[in-house]
Amino acid sequence: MYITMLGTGSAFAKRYNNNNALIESGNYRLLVDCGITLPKALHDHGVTFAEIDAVLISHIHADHVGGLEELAFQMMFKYGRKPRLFIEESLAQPLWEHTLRGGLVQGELNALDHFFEVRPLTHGQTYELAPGLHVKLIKTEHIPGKDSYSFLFNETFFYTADMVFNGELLTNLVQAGVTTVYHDCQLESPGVVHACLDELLTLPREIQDHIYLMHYGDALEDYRGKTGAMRIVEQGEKHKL
Ligand SMILES: Nc1ccn([C@@H]2O[C@@H]3COP(=O)(O)O[C@H]3[C@H]2O)c(=O)n1
Ligand SMILES: [Zn+2]
Ligand SMILES: [Zn+2]
Repeated sequence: MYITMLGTGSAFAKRYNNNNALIESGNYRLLVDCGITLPKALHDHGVTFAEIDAVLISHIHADHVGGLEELAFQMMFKYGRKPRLFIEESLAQPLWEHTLRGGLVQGELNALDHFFEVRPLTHGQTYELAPGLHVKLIKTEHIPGKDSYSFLFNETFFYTADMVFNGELLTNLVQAGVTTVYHDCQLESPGVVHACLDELLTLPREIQDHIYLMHYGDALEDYRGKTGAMRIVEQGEKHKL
């Protein structure tokens, strides 16, 4: 599988797009999150919504779901079909009621599955999204009372939803065979709702070796060379996993 971060920025970043990814496995294309900036970022990448097989959602913040209204409208009115939506079952109703309903509802089109081919997922279970592409959702802490799900792909690649620092989870995942971790990182301390760089730097080197930082702010250039053994994911670069 290959991953390209269409954006690597924090919610407030202006130099970087929202932290959303394009995963490719054979001919299958999966969007991981679909934030406010995603429609333009995908366009700039030379891919249309019609060429996306499915979108997978981590949690309900605009930098992760704010582009879903355009996705739904483009698919309905431009391409005449529903996009496939993988989402943890606990998030489906809140996504509709609290985020999408206001913009999408019209007459009898008044439910999430009128616009999306919804595939509810249960966290902790492994699903085959396409041949050779499996995912397990892991519930991780972000904001109290707000469900958020990180992704374990093919048992070897861990992609964090926005999450607070959890060194024990990272250590356990690496010990269980995870080779690559893409981790959201707030450059400035304290972290509060994200892992911050200072917290991630407390990890032993053998864990840091596996970590690539994403979801960073506009001050990134000031932090180059200060991320220990952790590398930085560059927006737009395609990596084989
Ligand atoms: N309790 C909160 C809630 C939100 N925030 C900021 O708002 C952003 C929403 O998108 P995010 O990527 O989760 O990052 C959040 C914080 O920057 C925050 O700093 N504290
Ligand atoms: Zn975010
Ligand atoms: Zn968030």
